[in-house]
Amino acid sequence: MSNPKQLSVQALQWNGRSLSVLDQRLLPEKIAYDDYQDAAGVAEAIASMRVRGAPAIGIAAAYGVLLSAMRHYPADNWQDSVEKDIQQLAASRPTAVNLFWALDKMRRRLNESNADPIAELTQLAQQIHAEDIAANHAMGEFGADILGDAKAVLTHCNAGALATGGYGTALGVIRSAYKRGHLQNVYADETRPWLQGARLTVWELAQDGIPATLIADSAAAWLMKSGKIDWIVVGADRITANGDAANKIGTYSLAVLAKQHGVKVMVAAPYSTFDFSLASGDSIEIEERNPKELLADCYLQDDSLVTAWNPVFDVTPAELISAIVTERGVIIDPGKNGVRSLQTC
Ligand SMILES: CSC[C@@H](O)[C@@H](O)C(=O)COP(=O)(O)O
Repeated sequence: MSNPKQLSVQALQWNGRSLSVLDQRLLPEKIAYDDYQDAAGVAEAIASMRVRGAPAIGIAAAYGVLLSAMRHYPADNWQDSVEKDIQQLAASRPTAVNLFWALDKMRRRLNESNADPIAELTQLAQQIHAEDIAANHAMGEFGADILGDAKAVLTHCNAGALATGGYGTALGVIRSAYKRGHLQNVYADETRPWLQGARLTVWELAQDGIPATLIADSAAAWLMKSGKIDWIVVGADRITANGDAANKIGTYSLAVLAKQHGVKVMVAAPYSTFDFSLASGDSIEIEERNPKELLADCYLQDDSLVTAWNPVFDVTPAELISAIVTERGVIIDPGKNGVRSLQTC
């Protein structure tokens, strides 16, 4: 086994006065960072998916609020200007609750701060960032315990260092399991239409010296039928009070297929991905992106008879999930046991 090295490319870097965002649209061909000095820029980076992945967009939004405060403080009514920027950040993408969780935390700190708001907001944004990395390492160990001596897994989308503060949720579990020496192969779905698997996940794994095998999304059923994988390991964008989990479009089909083939499904996500205010996944807003992401250019004119429907997330019901792994512990069979045991005020 080669010695895994820490991924040196980071999705987000705070520079003291600006946020550097790795443009994930250009990977794996090009590693390029854009520098943002205001919240509007960060909101655009999230909406355009330069930065993507639920925890990473939460962290980016936290720095966006900080940049807003740095810009407006101490002008008159500076909090109102920051609140407008918070609204703009909140409108960037709807499905991942980590975005709203981070904005709420920053807003609360802003409203409570008195002596030095910039210092306090800097401390909180950096804490959100650092705690996400620590959570991923904890999840990695819990998840690897559950995988045991599994030899091969399938993952979907990119739930890695690129989608988080670092180390990754699903890929954190995979990294930790690989270090233990049992896991030999990681299958990655292409993840159409944006190709997070083909462009990001296999690249990220290879950077770490972990063998990866790319498959077309439509090959997943046959992979399971062939008995080549023991587990599917994915991340999540929002987990509701009954344990339903929204994740990248295609996750639900994998979970249905997994049931048919006796493959287990693990969802790895930090506590910031839980939304206890929603009873079930039926209430999650599913982002629909521009049909341009699917359609050939010749179908883009207004009078085209060909259109496209482009939902980019789906919801996997709790009863199709074998285990939810968080930094606070693991829930086996969330469909039976629920996830309320994790809830704190
Ligand atoms: C740790 S990332 C978990 C999820 O955010 C990830 O699986 C996913 O669906 C990302 O979607 P994306 O549209 O690329 O932001």
